[in-house]
Parts: sequence; structure tokens; C-alpha cells
Amino acid sequence: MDAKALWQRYQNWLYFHEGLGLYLDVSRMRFDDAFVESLQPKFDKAFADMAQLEKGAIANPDENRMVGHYWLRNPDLAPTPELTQEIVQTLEQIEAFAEKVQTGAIHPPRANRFTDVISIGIGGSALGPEFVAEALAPDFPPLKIHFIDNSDPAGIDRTLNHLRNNLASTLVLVISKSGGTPEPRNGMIEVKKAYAGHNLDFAQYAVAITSPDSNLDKVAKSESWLARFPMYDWVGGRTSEMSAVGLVPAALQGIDIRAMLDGAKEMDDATRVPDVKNNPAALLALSWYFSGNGRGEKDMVVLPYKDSLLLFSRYLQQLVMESLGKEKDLDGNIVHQGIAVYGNKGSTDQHAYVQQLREGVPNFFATLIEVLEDRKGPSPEIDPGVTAGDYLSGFLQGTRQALYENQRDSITVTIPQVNARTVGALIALYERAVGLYGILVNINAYHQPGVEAGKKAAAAILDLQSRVLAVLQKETTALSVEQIAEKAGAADQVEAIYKILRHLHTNQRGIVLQGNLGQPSSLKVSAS
Ligand SMILES: O=P(O)(O)OC[C@H]1O[C@](O)(CO)[C@@H](O)[C@@H]1O
Repeated sequence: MDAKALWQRYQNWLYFHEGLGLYLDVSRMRFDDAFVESLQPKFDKAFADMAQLEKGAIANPDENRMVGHYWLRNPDLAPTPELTQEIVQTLEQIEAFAEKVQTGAIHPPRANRFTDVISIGIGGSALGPEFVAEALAPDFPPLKIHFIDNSDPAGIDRTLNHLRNNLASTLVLVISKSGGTPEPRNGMIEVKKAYAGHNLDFAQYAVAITSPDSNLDKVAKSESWLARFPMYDWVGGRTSEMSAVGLVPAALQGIDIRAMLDGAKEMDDATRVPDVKNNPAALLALSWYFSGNGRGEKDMVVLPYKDSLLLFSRYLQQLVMESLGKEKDLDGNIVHQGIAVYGNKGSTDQHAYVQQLREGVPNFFATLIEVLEDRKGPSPEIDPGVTAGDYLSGFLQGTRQALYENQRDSITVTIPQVNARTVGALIALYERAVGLYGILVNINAYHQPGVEAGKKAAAAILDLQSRVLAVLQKETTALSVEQIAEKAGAADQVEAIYKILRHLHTNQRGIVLQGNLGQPSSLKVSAS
């Protein structure tokens, strides 16, 4: 296509949301009108199903759940007055709590103010809060946030070491919808021990965000924690940023949560429009479908050209891949759906993997996120008449053009600045695009059966570890790994047992391995 035709295509397909100042450009996705027309029946169904979902239909059939994250930013849409009231009340409670913490009306036993907050959670109970903190937290927030989002002992130590002089003024959020996920539970138990080690009463620092009556909720209630906020059954982890999961940490950092909700609501209104060309989420879903033939054949590379949006790609990775990565469709057919998402930030990635994007395997489409405002206030000149922001803007345009010239497609999302409204809008835009795409390819975008398999396998390994330890505690002579496996009644698990033993040995956990470490079958194992 020549420059004139491209300029025309750009204008034909440009979506602009006036209230948000948000542009979506899908002109560099090379679909034609016939393709758009061919998808119209699928989109008719997607818009109709989405309307039912918003009215409270059971849109997650496996788990028999409603899908209500859209109600969080427009509580009047909730299907019952009780739900509306619950959403409104929780929001008010969050704001009141954050204000009291910030003013010192709620303060720790040995200090006038809370200065820091540790947020413990994983997946949907961490990625949204982490993304929003990076994007929106002021440089000098009323409370500085730190995250524990893994079961990595060294990672936990690192966070606690940073805070060792401030632990007495550090609030702890324990976030888990189910209230039973091992990683946040481990984090909570370790942090609790650290508080006890400093003679601090954990309950006076701890806040639970979880489903009412979950195990976590029961612990928080019985130990009289500082506060408890509800996470609803009808909000999935990966779409929970606008529930207490995201709003409590955001509010504590002084982020304008009402503006974030407003931005999301405005975007929801725009993405409810049942007209592909005038609905930015539908345009995204259309582009994804086109690029990967509705089978995820191409990866989504997300490149925000703004440091504060660094974690957007990681956030989208869960939202897109946990939602769309499914073995079966809604009719039970094996389909192996999904879209792989990765990315970091522009122009940094220009000097990392963009070489492959431009010239290597053409197995992706790019999503460039552009922010029009360079910074607050004027910029110094780097060269005569040129600022660092001009360079960044030039790099974005240059990458888009260089990719297109080599038949690599891209989408560009442009926002005027990174603020609570635009971040809320971006989250809502992608939530809806994922929902629509899920319907286009006929999968349940709201469950995650695959994750359960890994969780069960991990639990089985821990069970095996106890059996192995029980065997070794009874033994007086050293045994080979095979003999241990035999005695533990797990002869077919010898490799897993070897790895358990190696881990225990390395961490001085009372297991001694003797022999050639490079030849597992030569090892003699004993309990010390
Ligand atoms: O909030 P929870 O229940 O601890 O779950 C954390 C994460 O684990 C998953 O259930 C599975 O990875 C995610 O969907 C969820 O975001």
C-alpha cells in the first residue's frame, strides 16, 4: 500500500474516545473489509453474550459463577440491589480506611503513622496492584508499597531486610481471593514470624482481602486483624484490580481510585457499543483474531513507550493467557486456544529483541502504547530543538514503520498521559477485548483449570517429601535414592525423590548426600 492509501486507511480505521483522549489505531493490521464482514456474525453473538454477562448470566459455567467486574465501576449495573449496595459500601470503607491510615487515626501501636505497606499476594492478587503502583504511585507516597508475590525465601528476606528499621510502622495486606493459595499463605506466615521476632503483634498490622469465610478470613477474624475487606465470588483474580484487591493498596498509596474507576467506567460504556468499528475492544479482538487466524498463531508483543507502564505487559500476560489459554472450547472440543503475550518497554527493547521482530520469525504482532505527554513541565533540549521525548516518540514511529515495511503488523494505543483515569481505561479496554475474543473463539475465559494441575502436582511432591523423610528417620544406614524410593512406596518417583533430597541437602535440612553429585545413582543418603 502506498503512503497515500495508508494515510487513508489510518483515518478510516482510527478510533478516538474524546472523553478519555484515547486513540486506537489498527490500520497496520492488514485485514480487509471482507475479513471484517466475515466476522460479523461472531461479533453479533459476542455483543449479545456480553450483554447477558453484564446482566448477571452465569458466564463461567464450569464454576457456576457470574462475571461481574464491570459492576465494580458502575454498581448500578449489578443484577441485585444487594450487590449494588455491597459494592458501594466496600468502596466507602476502603476510602475511609485509607484516609484514617494516612492521617494517623489508625496507627501502629508503637508509631504515630504507618509509613510502609507490604502487599502479599500472587497472580491476580498481585499483578494489578504491582502494575498500578508502578504506573501511578506518587514519587513520595503517603505509604510506600513493597510486594511479596512468590514463595521464594530469598525474595521474602529481601523485602523484610529493606524494611527492617520500619517494620514497626509497616502495614501488611494479605490478598487472596480463595484464601488458600500456598504462596501468599507462606508469605503471610513468614512475615508473621518476622513481626513476632521484633516483638510486634502481627494482628495490629494486618489486613485481609479475601472471600468472606475463606480460611484467610477465618484467621483474620479469629485473630482480630486491623481490617478485613471482601473479595467477591463473581470477580475473577485477573479482573480484580477494581475490587478491594487493587483499590486498597492503591488508595493507601494516595492514588485516586475514584478516577481509576471513572476511567474504567467510561471505557466500559465505549466497549459496550455493538458496532465493531466504533468499539475499541472489538477492534482489538478483531485484530487479534485476524493476526492469529482465531487460533493464537501469533504472539502479542506489548511495548509501552513509557517507563511507568513497564508492568503492563506482565499484567496483560495473566489477563490474556490465563483467560484465553484453554485446551477445550465451550462444546468440549479440543482446541488448544490462547495468545502468548510478552513485552517490556520501548525504546529499551529496541536494543534487545526488536532485531528479531523486524527480521526474524514473523510469529507475532506488536502493540505499541504511546503516551503523548512526555513529562510534567518543560523538557531540556538534547540537540537544538530536540528533546528526549522527541527521540522516544521518533523511536515509536520508527519501530512501527520498520515493522510494517517488513510485513509485521502492529496496533497502536495512544493515551494523553499516564493518570488514574487512563490506567483505569486501559485495564477496562483489555478486560473487554479478552472477554469478546473469548466469545469469538468459543471458550470460557473465566476459569483456569490448567493451573490446578500444577498446584496438585506440587502438593503431591510435598507429600512425597514427608514420606521420604519418614523413611530416612527410621534408617540407621545410608541408602541409595532407589532404595529410598522403594521403601517410600514410590519406586516410580525416583527422580522426584532425588530432587527433593538434593534440595534438602543444599539447605542443610538434616539430609546428607555422599558420593558423586553428578551421578545420582551413586549417592548414599542418610539423615544427619
Ligand atoms: O487470589 P488467590 O485465590 O490467592 O489466587 C491467586 C491466583 O491464583 C490463580 O487462581 C491461579 O493461578 C489465579 O487465577 C489467581 O489470580
